Amino acid sequence: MTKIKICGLMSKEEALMANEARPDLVGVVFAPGRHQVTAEEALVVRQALAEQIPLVGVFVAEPVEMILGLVETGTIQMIQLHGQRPIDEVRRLREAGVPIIQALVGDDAIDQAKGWQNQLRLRRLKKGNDGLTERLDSDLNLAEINGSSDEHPVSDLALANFSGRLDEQLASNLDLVDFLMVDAGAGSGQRLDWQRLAGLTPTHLFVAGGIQPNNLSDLLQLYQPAFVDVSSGAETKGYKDLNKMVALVAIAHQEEGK
Ligand SMILES: O=C(O)c1ccccc1NCC(=O)[C@H](O)[C@H](O)COP(=O)(O)O
Repeated sequence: MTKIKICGLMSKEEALMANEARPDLVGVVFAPGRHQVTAEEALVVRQALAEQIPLVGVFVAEPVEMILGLVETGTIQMIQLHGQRPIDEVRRLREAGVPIIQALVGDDAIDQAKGWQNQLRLRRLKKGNDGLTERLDSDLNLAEINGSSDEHPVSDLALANFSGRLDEQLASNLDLVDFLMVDAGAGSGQRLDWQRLAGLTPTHLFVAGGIQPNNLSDLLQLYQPAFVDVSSGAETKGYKDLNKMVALVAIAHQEEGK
């Protein structure tokens, strides 16, 4: 079963739809754009939402203090970061004690995610697990690396090759987060090239961008991530649509025809 996050909720009415459709997570966006909500509007969503559905706050460049405030008031139960932040900020967010998703956005997103997963594997081969990466590293299958095994020493050259196009600061930030998201855009309905997901370890991974009720089955036939994330594909004329939400949840949870 793939879990599903429905993102970009903006009102009590949309929260009540989510209560009927039962996604695993719901998101509210604090970054500028057509889904942007204020802290007050997000609290209305939280108060209307079923207690067992965590609310994810989506941020681009908003101040850490604002994010921590939203955690402290119980408005959000998870943090989703778009864009790169200084590592000190990510460390401060970790101290809030809620799970963090880092989104990798654009054509490079899948390459960056693969680069980081390979870096983790190779670091493990070279040094053994360090505490920071253990949570995610434990899910990576070393046998997936061509020709690598614990018995073979790994060179720096191999590390560089396998890491692909991965920014050093971003790699350090990724060591601190709980989940990765690969996304084509930002609530814009653009799609990644799903064929390229093959080879990416699906645990702790969200796939987002352009997912709709009429293409989610195609994605899941190709690749089964731990989570999918949908915003505009759950909407009609810019507002969340209960029928689309229900259909998406059923497909993700493989409940079609039940
Ligand atoms: O949704 C937004 O308006 C948004 C703005 C700024 C940063 C991120 C944003 N959304 C992030 C999400 O998690 C969306 O659900 C994701 O991009 C998928 O959107 P869609 O392609 O519309 O399904």
